[in-house]
Amino acid sequence: MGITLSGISKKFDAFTALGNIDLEVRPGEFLALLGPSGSGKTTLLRIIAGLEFADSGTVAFDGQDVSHLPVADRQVGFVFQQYALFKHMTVADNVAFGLNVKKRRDRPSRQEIQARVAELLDLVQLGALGGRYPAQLSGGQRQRVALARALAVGPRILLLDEPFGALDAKVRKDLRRWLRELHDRMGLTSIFVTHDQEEALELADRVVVMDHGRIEQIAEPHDVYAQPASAFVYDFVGESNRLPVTIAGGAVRFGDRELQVGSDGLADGPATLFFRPHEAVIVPDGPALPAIVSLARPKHGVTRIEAQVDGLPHPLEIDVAGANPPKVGDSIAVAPTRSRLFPHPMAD
Ligand SMILES: Nc1ncnc2c1ncn2[C@@H]1O[C@H](COP(=O)(O)OP(=O)(O)OP(=O)(O)O)[C@@H](O)[C@H]1O
Repeated sequence: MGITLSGISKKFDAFTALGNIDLEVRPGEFLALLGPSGSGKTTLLRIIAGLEFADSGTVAFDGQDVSHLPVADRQVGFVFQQYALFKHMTVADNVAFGLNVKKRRDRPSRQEIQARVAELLDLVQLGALGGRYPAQLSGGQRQRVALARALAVGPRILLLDEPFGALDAKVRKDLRRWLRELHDRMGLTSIFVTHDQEEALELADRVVVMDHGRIEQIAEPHDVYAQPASAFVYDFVGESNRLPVTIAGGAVRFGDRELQVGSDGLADGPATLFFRPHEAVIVPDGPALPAIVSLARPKHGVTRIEAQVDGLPHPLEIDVAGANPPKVGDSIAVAPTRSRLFPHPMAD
């Protein structure tokens, strides 16, 4: 089922939580909403679920406007962090909940509900634990029960808000791989909220990067990293160094140093130069940034150094290959080998 959001805006008093969001989610897609805290991810998910209503704009499922339908009539499954399991109910009763509360005419028989619950518990690999209470489960098991509960009503859209937030790294990794398989197998259209970029990049077909209630970029994981649409996206996704520079007559300067980087066709004026830690080399001198090494440590087969540049509040982070990396206290010169310029200077 496809989801179309058109012109969605939402204010809380005078605060704009979402400003004019347009988004097309393709049928069968696994989409990540990625952004810093407060960027509007949860609010957008709640509007799609019908737990919140937009001030303006429309939500459509397969072309049908559902903007005014309440949550119960939207046939979406959701796993929100705050929707914890019911403590006083067994795992099986938790999973059956959505079916048990249906109006009598829509409610399956007791036997049908039992069979469906057993099937769902098998699906989330908790077949033997139906009789337990939530307190008797691990965090990862609880999240799987929450998923089974969300899937019980047979949704075609699954919405997940930081579903793995509270879990340790190993469980998180296993669970997200498993979730991706489940999504594919069940033919769902899923949207999940995360502020963990690794999770978004690993799991999603496309990533929606949000900031301040706006969409900064919608792209496939690789492109969000390799072709960031804005300074914000460059900075937010992956590691980066940034440098306030001035462009004058096509030359890019940091202070009075001219750098050997292209001006990306930008007009004269202040700009911010970005480069990744692996996109720079140490050179003897020339059009480069003079710096003092303040830290050197091994990282994934290279040496990550931190280099202090006069006039920069943060050290540059550079990955250096080879057997003789610079040492703390060395004077070096750093030359970016690949970089991106964005026109607006960013505040630190
Ligand atoms: N019911 C509400 N009343 C007032 N302000 C709200 C309400 N819900 C959300 N907000 C505000 O709207 C903004 C967006 O919140 P939202 O929860 O959508 O962000 P988020 O990107 O999901 O953040 P997080 O990653 O921290 O969960 C925040 O500044 C939040 O304080």
